[in-house]
Amino acid sequence: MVSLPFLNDYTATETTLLLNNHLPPKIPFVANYRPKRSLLDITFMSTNTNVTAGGRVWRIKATGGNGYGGDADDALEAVIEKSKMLLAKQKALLQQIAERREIITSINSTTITSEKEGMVSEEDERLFSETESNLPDDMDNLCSGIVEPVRSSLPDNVLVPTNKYHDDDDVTSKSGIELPPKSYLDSDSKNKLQGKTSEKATTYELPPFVSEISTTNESSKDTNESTLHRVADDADVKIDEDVKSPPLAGPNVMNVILVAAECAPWSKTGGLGDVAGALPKALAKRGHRVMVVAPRYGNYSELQDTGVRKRYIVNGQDMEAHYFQAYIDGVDFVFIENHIFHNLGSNIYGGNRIDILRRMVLFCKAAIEVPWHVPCGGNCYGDGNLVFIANDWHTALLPVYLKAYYHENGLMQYARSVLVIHNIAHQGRGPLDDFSYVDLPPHYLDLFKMYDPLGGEHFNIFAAGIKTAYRIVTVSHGYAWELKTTEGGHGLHGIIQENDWKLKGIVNGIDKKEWNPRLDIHLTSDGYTNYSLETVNTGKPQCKAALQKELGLPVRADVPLIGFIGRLDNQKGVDLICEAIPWMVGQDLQLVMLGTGQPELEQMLREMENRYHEKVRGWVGFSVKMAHRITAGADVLLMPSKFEPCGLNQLYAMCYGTIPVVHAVGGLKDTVQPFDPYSESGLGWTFNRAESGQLIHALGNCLLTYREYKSSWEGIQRRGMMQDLSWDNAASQYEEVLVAAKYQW
Ligand SMILES: Nc1ncnc2c1ncn2[C@@H]1O[C@H](COP(=O)(O)OP(=O)(O)O[C@H]2O[C@H](CO)[C@@H](O)[C@H](O)[C@H]2O)[C@@H](O)[C@H]1O
Repeated sequence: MVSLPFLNDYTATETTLLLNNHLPPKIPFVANYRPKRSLLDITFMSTNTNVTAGGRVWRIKATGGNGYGGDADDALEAVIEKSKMLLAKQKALLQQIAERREIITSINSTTITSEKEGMVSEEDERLFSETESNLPDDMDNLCSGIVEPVRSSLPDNVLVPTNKYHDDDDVTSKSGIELPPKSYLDSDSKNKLQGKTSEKATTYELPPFVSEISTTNESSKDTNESTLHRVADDADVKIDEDVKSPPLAGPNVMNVILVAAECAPWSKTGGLGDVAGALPKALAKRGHRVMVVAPRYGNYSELQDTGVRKRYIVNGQDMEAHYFQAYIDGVDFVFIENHIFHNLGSNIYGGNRIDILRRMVLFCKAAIEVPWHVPCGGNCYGDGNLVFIANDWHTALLPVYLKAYYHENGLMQYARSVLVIHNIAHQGRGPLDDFSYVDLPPHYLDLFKMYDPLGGEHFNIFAAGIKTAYRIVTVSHGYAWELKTTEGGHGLHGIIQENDWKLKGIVNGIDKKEWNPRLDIHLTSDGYTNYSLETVNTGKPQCKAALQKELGLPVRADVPLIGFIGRLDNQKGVDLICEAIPWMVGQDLQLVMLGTGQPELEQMLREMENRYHEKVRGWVGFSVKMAHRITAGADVLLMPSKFEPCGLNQLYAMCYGTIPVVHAVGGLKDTVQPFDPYSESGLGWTFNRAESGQLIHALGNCLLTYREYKSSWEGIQRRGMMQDLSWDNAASQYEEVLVAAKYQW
């Protein structure tokens, strides 16, 4: 029997990989194995053998007589099969790593240089690349099967803060826990960290939720490095072969982590999910290394278990965050699992106020440390050259935690936060007592304390996030202005005015892979068809007929079909549509409304359908397929929103040649230029006050044009479809904000 020291957590298949990769070809097969935490015994069927691996000679002895007999063949077969599967997996992972290596290479070459000039020393640079090459010794990681003797487990000058909440041994060893790059532990921070280990400090000076930072498993680090060298070689060859143009972001490339409570296509209740699924891809296209972090509400099939588990304290309760991951369209998607997220996919903001608050506290705490602990493609992001993008009140705690627990303790010194306001109407309000749930030092209460005539003195998470984030974005220019008004700011206008210097409006884009009539997967069956600008005159009528049929409405090409899609919330102006329905049903038209939300509004939809069944359909529910089909099949899309920060449905509609009729507010005003019959310009109809009379007036003009002025109608359709509404433009504007945040101290 031979003992290969310094191995952690190996399994039979990993051992096989080890043999395939690193031992001479004539190695006898592994027939038995006995994994141990720090020592692996391997028994071979052959006579004694000397094997050279990792520059060392290993003595392998035959043991024989272990009862292999006829079972040995089966065992052998199984091992060979497993090896094949792992090799295939390894190949795929190598490819992924090579891809990401390219991104990292480009980030290094562009950012390290500029950072060196002002902020980052050579030592930092070395450590940065060391941090990069930390890989987990997890089974799923391709590096796990390589044997190298261990080096000393920690660099001397790194202080390891302890934490009262330790992962259990197994988890710790599997997770490949990483230290923050030591370059960021300046002497001041070290003192703070030392302070943190004291009993007293654990109350608040010691970040109570910063997860355990334990020693990195150096053996895995070594093996990781050697693997990365191989991968890097491959990547370098590739780079040499076809010299790539520099990233669009030029010298500004950075690591970006977008954190959101929902992310399409996995989870979505509205526009936030769409943005979280699409903006990161556009940023990645510009050359940034981009990650999305979201809660794991269900068993999403694409995900791999990273094996990383960390523990956080939420209002005194010890909770585990278990990290899953996928790499899609150039973006790392990391999902955080805990039982409190389970099965909430269709009810993301469900439960009582405290339930939601606890979920978001855990989520923010666990998300902020992803760049330390979760290796994506083998490399953790690290916290240098890093900007978090938090979204809405649900993740507005992230900028606060970044400041309170990390920056103020000398950690994550170069990480920045940007907060995006998608909807100020939801703020994470509660009584002041809610402060106890967010686990912050007492003096932080002032950040959250708000007073307004309606709510009186209360606790407000959005307010704290807005004050603390380095930059704020909102999703249109119009809304950026409205937020500062008493009416539009929903009580936060004063704070937004004070922070106006860091606020920027950027109109959302749309995901042209998801929302494109030429490629739309929901238009490939049931009589629907894909179409483009060239085929809109035939394709769109076909979709309209299919929609009428699917809804059980009379199939007529000449009747205007009007659609509404949206959350059934006061924001969306559903009540205005209902008020206008008596007028509408007096016209020759058809109306379909798709939505879910407030029960009384859902009931209203059902009633409208019952009462005007020959013309009206009220589809209560959340159906992405129906949303796509209505967008394609309808002639007109109604959006009478009382306020609308950006609005995505009008953008989707215009791409599909569907004409928007909208209340000119927020992003709707920014994106729908009113039709001018004299100059034959504009993209739809708008009205200035959220009143049913105004809606009727605008819709009346729209229908007149539909019936009487076909060429004007087609002109509006064409102009809408020809716009570039992709995320590319928005992504370059986000980049400006990220850069501004990065250099802000
Ligand atoms: N019943 C249903 N079935 C299927 N799909 C449905 C649906 N109801 C809504 N959707 C979908 O959800 C999304 C809604 O996006 P919006 O931007 O219009 O609104 P929302 O108010 O949720 O978003 C907030 O954030 C976004 C993003 O920033 C801002 O555009 C917006 O103004 C702001 O209010 C669209 O993709 C729509 O198709």
